[in-house]
Amino acid sequence: MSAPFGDHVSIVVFGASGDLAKKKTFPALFGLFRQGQLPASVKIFGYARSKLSQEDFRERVEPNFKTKNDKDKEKVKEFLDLCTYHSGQYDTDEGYKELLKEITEFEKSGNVSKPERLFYLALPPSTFTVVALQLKKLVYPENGAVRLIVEKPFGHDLESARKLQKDLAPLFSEEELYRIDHYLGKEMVKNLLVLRFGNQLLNAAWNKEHIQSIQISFKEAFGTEGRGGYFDEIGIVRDVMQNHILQVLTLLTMERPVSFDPEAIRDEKVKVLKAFAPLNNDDILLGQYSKSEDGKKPGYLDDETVKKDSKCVTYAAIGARINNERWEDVPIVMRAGKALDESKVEIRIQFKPVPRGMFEQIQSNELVIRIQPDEAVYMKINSKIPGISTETALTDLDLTYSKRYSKDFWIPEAYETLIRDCLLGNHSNFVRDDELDVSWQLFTPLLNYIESDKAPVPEKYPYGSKGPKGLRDFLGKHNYVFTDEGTYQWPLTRPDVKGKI
Ligand SMILES: NC(=O)C1=CN([C@@H]2O[C@H](COP(=O)(O)OP(=O)(O)OC[C@H]3O[C@@H](n4cnc5c(N)ncnc54)[C@H](OP(=O)(O)O)[C@@H]3O)[C@@H](O)[C@H]2O)C=CC1
Ligand SMILES: O=C1O[C@H](COP(=O)(O)O)[C@@H](O)[C@H](O)[C@H]1O
Repeated sequence: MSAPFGDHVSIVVFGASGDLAKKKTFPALFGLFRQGQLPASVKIFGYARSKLSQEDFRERVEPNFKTKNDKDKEKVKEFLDLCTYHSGQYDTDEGYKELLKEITEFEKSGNVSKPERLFYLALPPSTFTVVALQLKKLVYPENGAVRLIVEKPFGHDLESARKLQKDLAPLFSEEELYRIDHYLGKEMVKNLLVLRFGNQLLNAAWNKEHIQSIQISFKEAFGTEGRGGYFDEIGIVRDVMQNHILQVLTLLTMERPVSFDPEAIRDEKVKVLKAFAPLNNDDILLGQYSKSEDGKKPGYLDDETVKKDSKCVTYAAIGARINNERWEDVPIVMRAGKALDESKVEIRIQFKPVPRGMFEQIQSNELVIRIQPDEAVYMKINSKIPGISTETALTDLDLTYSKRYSKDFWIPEAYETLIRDCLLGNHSNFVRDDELDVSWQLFTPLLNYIESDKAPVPEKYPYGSKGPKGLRDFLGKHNYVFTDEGTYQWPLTRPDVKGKI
């Protein structure tokens, strides 16, 4: 773990005119400021080519700041006074020299002898290397400390990811680099280590002897509207699976790290990634959304920025296996889709059935970890139906955050968590170079297949539906057993629940 930054820090956001800066980076910086989590003396420099006045810039970012009361609203003004916008090119020296002048003035004002600078690249990856080069040449303090946050995508495949890594490595050390995968900053994802390793009940059952199937599911109720041009080159597998879902899966399946030390955690993540069997081209289900059934929502191909005959995958379910002692033969399904019936990200762990004999038929336990919305952990368990009935029915042990924790808890947004971690020098929730490499080794052959002529044509599913029709069978083939209808009522169980002794 690197030493935390002190109380006089310069933060520079490159690509400050862009979408991410507006929707996530500046709102996260504001959120940290509001909560008193930024260094006592901080200045935030926005940098991009667009010629924006200070006023234009502020009007751009401010609407996304979250405020609950008048006190927070006052904080907005205080925060914006810490921010300045600078227009400059990415590939020439002039803008960087001006930026350095401003940074140096700020540091002088605080009598800083060892400058601490955080650079955030909220930029398209095509610009990462040139900006990193210029930063190293012109704004890198020889006698201070630097942290560089880079955004996904880290490459398009194994080759390009390695090239990017090769270009960045001579400029910024691995200790200085913070590769963001914002799923690692989500509250429930951060809770996985505690849930798994802090509860002997789960810890003891977390293996092939007890677990029948694992599923990670990412659903979005909106399509690629407005982002089709970008998405067409990417597809759902690159967009969320090779990164977000795989990150969640590694935390879910890795061995116990010796400590919370970032390298101890990341070592275990890499180990389990290396134990994954190659992804099987035949163990996939691909989809692309079409118009909604009522015709109101557009199909993927209706987007003018998308190729008319595009086979881009907007839904994928992919089977995975881990060839190690803990997980051999346990089916794992990663699934993700756009334009579905709901927005939800969750993990489902289904346990093996209990021995027969006492029970004619009884359902299996299932642990559900809902990452969003409304974080929750609930375990479906069998219990006797209350009252004179002797039948059993599925019910649950339920930890839904909104019911259990008061609203007074500040649950940071993912980007707030990650920027704070970076300021603290904590790499635990950032992607390490070798981790990235193994994840691309795993996904690149499958992506090459999906994007080749040999791949199956993605099955159409209507916008707003549950996804391709083949999904139920696909999950069934991966040992997922659907709950018998009427035997699990949620959130309230009524006496008409069907029992199953
Ligand atoms: N937007 C989002 O929600 C998310 C984005 N990301 C990642 O964050 C990064 C930034 O994303 P986002 O803000 O959406 O991107 P934008 O397309 O909005 O780009 C950000 C800024 O970069 C500059 N820029 C854009 N294209 C180029 C180019 N070809 N050459 C040089 N500069 C360019 C523009 O600023 P100017 O012209 O003023 O210099 C633009 O305002 C990307 O890597 C993206 O994948 C990750 C997760 C979510
Ligand atoms: O990285 C991305 O993630 C978002 C989903 O993030 P969430 O925090 O809103 O769940 C996804 O919409 C986008 O396509 C992808 O690029």
